[in-house]
Amino acid sequence: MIAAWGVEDVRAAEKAAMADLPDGELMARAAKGLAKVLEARISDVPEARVVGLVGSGGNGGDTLFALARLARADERRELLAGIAAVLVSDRGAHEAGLATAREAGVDVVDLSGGADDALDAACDLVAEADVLVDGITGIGGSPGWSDSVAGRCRALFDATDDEAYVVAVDLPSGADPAGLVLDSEGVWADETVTFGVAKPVHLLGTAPRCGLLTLVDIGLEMATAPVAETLDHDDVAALWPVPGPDDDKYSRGVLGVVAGGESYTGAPVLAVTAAVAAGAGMVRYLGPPTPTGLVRATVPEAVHGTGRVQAWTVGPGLDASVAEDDDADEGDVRQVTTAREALDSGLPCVVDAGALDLLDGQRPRAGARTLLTPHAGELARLLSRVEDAEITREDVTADPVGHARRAANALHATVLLKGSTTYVVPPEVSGLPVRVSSDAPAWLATAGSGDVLAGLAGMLLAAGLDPYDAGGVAATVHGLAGHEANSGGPVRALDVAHALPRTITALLRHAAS
Ligand SMILES: NC(=O)C1=CN([C@@H]2O[C@H](COP(=O)(O)OP(=O)(O)OC[C@H]3O[C@@H](n4cnc5c(N)ncnc54)[C@H](OP(=O)(O)O)[C@@H]3O)[C@@H](O)[C@H]2O)[C@@H](O)CC1
Ligand SMILES: Nc1ncnc2c1ncn2[C@@H]1O[C@H](COP(=O)(O)OP(=O)(O)O)[C@@H](O)[C@H]1O
Ligand SMILES: [K+]
Repeated sequence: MIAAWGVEDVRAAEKAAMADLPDGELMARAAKGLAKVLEARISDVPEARVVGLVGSGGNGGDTLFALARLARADERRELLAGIAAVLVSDRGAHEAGLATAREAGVDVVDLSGGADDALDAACDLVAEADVLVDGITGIGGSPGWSDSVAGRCRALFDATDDEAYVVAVDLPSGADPAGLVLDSEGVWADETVTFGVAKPVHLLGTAPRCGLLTLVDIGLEMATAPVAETLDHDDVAALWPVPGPDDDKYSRGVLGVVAGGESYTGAPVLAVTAAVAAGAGMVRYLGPPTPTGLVRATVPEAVHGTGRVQAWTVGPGLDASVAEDDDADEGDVRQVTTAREALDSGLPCVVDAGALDLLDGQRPRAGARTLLTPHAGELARLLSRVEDAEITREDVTADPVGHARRAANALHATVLLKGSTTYVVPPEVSGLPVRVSSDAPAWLATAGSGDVLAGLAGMLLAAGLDPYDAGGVAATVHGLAGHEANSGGPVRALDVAHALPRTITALLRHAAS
């Protein structure tokens, strides 16, 4: 599990650690770890040139101390052709760090005061750099560039060679440390070296701009719960419902699927296939004649008609608007009634696609076992209705966690918000961290892949996982199955469903070895 703590909690932990340590020890640990990573990255580059961009705070301090270490180590090894620091802020740089860097022989270009020739010299240095160390802002930074340095920073990054390896110190400068503002100007790093613990910027929607995440231990002890986490393969394997010798198909969990209609006939096939492939004890499909015929033909393991279930997947391919259409097919109208009955059954539910349009109030608080699986457009529509406001898809994509949280709080449900990054957001009252998966291949952005996810998540609910675990596990396994179905190329949704047994087997084998 990679867990991330909020900036205030990190600052409190740093303060507590510093109280027991000599002055400057924590930063020295950070700089030592950073210098080690930099040394490793330049070890294969003959005559490497390293340039640090240095802001006025602690992040610049880390960078200056690390450059000083690198310069001193190079006196023995002579791997470097040059090592320089560019001070970007009018407020100068960390005093002790700057003195140490100068002493160690780091060249310093000071941009404070705004002289053009200094900026030109800095741009020349940056253009030649093999490794660029971004130490402008860390957790003290606000999203984007502040006005006083924006021009310089733009010029410096414009001058950067595309081949240069960009190492962000703690986080890519300009990125929102809280990971909530997604489109701010600033650095996109090849690697981010962070200290103590990960921060939300490393796991939430800002994660892609961090590149490879490397964690340096500086001895922080966290006294609070994380705000975000990403499940690793072992976590998923540990949560996966593995049958025991006393199990039978009913004890493993029966999933009811209310999906599709006369117009949308593929969604039920995909959701039912995924649930069966993921190892449901049994899947019961309810629907009108055409999709029923298709499910019968393609998934012979499924059963049909009403009967006892442990959980529901409701909504893939469901057209809720037929309820208001006098000319609608009778079977389709009945399907909406069936969906409503499933939603009102008091059983755990995955509520997807068309069934989201049927939600008109809070889910039962007792047990609160509902997992909503909207994409950004569906969440915008749902929230607009729930809050009686106009919320657009763009609003949701600009602040995905905030909007998912609002829906989770309002409806007493866990929200799995789909996209290139998938967020599983429980109601605030749970105190649980947001779960994030961002490893899925973009090839998964294809019609029907959400139906597969809905079947998979439903199977996990039926097996007894709560919506939070079912959502987190389903999102990770869905992404892995996307890779498994065709690594590096197009995938069709049905192949993702068919890849589930191999994917799950590999996860369980890996955890057992
Ligand atoms: N505390 C510790 O023990 C340890 C701390 N550690 C390290 O310290 C870092 C935190 O240091 P911090 O608090 O000094 O803040 P930091 O991130 O350097 O930036 C603040 C300065 O940046 C500026 N600035 C702000 N926004 C900006 C923007 N949008 N665009 C441009 N500039 C902007 C603003 O300066 P100004 O503009 O006012 O001159 C402000 O003063 C942390 O991430 C880690 O790397 C590690 O060594 C471990 C031990
Ligand atoms: N760029 C992307 N990278 C990775 N996964 C993505 C991306 N875009 C969408 N997805 C995933 O693809 C699935 C699409 O679901 P959805 O939009 O509901 O499709 P449908 O309703 O057609 O089945 C979701 O699981 C989502 O997380
Ligand atoms: K940085």
